[in-house]
Amino acid sequence: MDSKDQRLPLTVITGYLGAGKTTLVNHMLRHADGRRIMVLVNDFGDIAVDADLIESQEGDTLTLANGCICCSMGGDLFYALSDALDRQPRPDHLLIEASGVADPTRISEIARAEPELRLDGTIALLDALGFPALVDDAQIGSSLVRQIAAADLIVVSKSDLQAPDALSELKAQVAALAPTARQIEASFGRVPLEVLLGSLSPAEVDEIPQGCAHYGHSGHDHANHDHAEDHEDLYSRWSLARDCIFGQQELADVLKDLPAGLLRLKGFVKLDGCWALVQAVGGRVEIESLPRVPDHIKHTTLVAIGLKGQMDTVELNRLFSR
Ligand SMILES: Nc1nc2c(ncn2[C@@H]2O[C@H](COP(=O)(O)OP(=O)(O)OP(=O)(O)O)[C@@H](O)[C@H]2O)c(=O)[nH]1
Repeated sequence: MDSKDQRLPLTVITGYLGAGKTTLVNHMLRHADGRRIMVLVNDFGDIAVDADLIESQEGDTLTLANGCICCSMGGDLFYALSDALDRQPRPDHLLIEASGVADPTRISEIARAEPELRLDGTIALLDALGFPALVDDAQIGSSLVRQIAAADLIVVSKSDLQAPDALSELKAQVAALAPTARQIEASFGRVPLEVLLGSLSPAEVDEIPQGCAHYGHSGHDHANHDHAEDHEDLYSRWSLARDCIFGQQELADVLKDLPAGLLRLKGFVKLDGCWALVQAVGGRVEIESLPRVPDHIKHTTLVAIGLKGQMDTVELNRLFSR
């Protein structure tokens, strides 16, 4: 990079619902090593939960909630970018964590139109466990292919959950779909920041053990992709924000019965005396006890996303009714 280049470097982080984007962003923030990284996060769910999961300094997270930036929020994205650019002092790097259904090409096009930004690259998270089934899905597959095709670096997340043979097969499949992107396996977003933010040369990256990747523009044309179908038509969203308290076992039982067709569920559940962060991706559920939640969360707050007509929202209401 030209050291006189005063533009704000921007990295777009994409990846399907629950692929591990926030986990990677938090890893980057924890290892920022004095760099001030600002995060612009776009939640597709009805209630913005992601901003509360991002471990940034106060004021260094901007949220674009309740919709997908790539479909309908171009204007809002411009305002948010201006906000980031107007900060004094200006941050060292801007990350956009796109919603899980977003087309990153569209976001980079909008960002490229801003002369004070320099697109540093696009990172796609690919869920090693979920990808094989999702990419074959007639309605979802094209979104995943579009996300990885736009990437300079593909982070194969959840590699801890996948067998080595299956991982090799997956990486070969991904290489065929995105031949110019480098791939790196990761567990809980543990990738060196220098790799993610592109300050290493390709030669230096090649010296990093275990598939760590080149990062920078791969030379493919970001501008020529058609825009995705309107995600508002494809997905349905469900949310709950109510003063209800669950017992620990009761919550575990409810989460065992989540309806088929649910692609993603996340949020904060009030328990007797403490809180739980609940995350479900496909059929996999995690419950993490939290001593406290952000001040503005006063009661149980959950969002879910599924394909339209496939996620039983009546059943979700029944399960979480208290
Ligand atoms: N085992 C394992 N779990 C992971 C890994 N990365 C993320 N997860 C878990 O996967 C779930 C989703 O992770 P997030 O980082 O929130 O995913 P996301 O892409 O930001 O999700 P959305 O913003 O809702 O699309 C969480 O329960 C994480 O703890 C990983 O490498 N290994």
